Amino acid sequence: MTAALLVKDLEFSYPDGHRALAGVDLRVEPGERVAVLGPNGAGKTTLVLHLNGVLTGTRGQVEVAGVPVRKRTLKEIRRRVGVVFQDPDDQLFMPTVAEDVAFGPRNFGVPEADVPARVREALSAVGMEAHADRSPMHLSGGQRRRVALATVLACDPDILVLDEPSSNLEPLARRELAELLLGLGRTMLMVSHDLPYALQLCPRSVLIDRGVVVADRPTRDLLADRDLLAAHRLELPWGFRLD
Ligand SMILES: Nc1ncnc2c1ncn2[C@@H]1O[C@H](COP(=O)(O)OP(=O)(O)OP(=O)(O)O)[C@@H](O)[C@H]1O
Repeated sequence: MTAALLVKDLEFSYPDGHRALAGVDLRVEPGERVAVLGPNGAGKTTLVLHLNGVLTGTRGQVEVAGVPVRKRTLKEIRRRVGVVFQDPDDQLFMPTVAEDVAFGPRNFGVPEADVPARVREALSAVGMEAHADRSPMHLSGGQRRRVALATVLACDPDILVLDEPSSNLEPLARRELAELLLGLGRTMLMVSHDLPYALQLCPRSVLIDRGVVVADRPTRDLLADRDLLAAHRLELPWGFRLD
């Protein structure tokens, strides 16, 4: 079977020479939900930015459903892979919430007559339909995060990549987001520092540190390995028990 996502020996250095990825290998099957864990500065966001071609490796390869990420395939790749960035402000730039959510579907050629329904559905999925006509700049951090997710959901991607989706959300919104994501039934890759959230959402986790994958296991097994977590500066919340 063709992998939903295939990352082969991916290396990347930033222009200042800092090597953020030092040979990452990762294969994600269609329908899998995988958490990407790791300490600050491990390379998680840098990896995410390669999955839809925002960055391109200095070595190695990324394939989405068998299609290599290249300049000429970018439109196809971005239709298939929806990335919700860590900072919602990177994603929101139109005068109103509705226009921001409509931007992606229009860009991917969804017929104009179908765009309003797409916008409504995506905003209602994240509980933001009442804010459609507001300026994204006037929303709270958590609300902006939800709208950023709606901009991606509206494009109906096969693969959803989320960078810290639960940060800044109130507990109820976190739970609603988890239910929404589970209900989508999509292939999902989620970067998170929130280990219980990763456990709830992703049966499999990869642990990245210093630009390489150091563990790739069922999330429960990985979180049960306290030595491994400690060696990579990860810690379950105080009092949290794996049952
Ligand atoms: N634009 C940049 N220029 C130079 N170095 C960068 C740049 N962006 C990130 N880095 C460096 O690359 C490394 C990986 O950063 P990255 O943002 O991918 O880490 P991360 O695992 O997502 O961290 P966090 O959990 O803190 O978000 C870090 O050492 C970081 O300092």
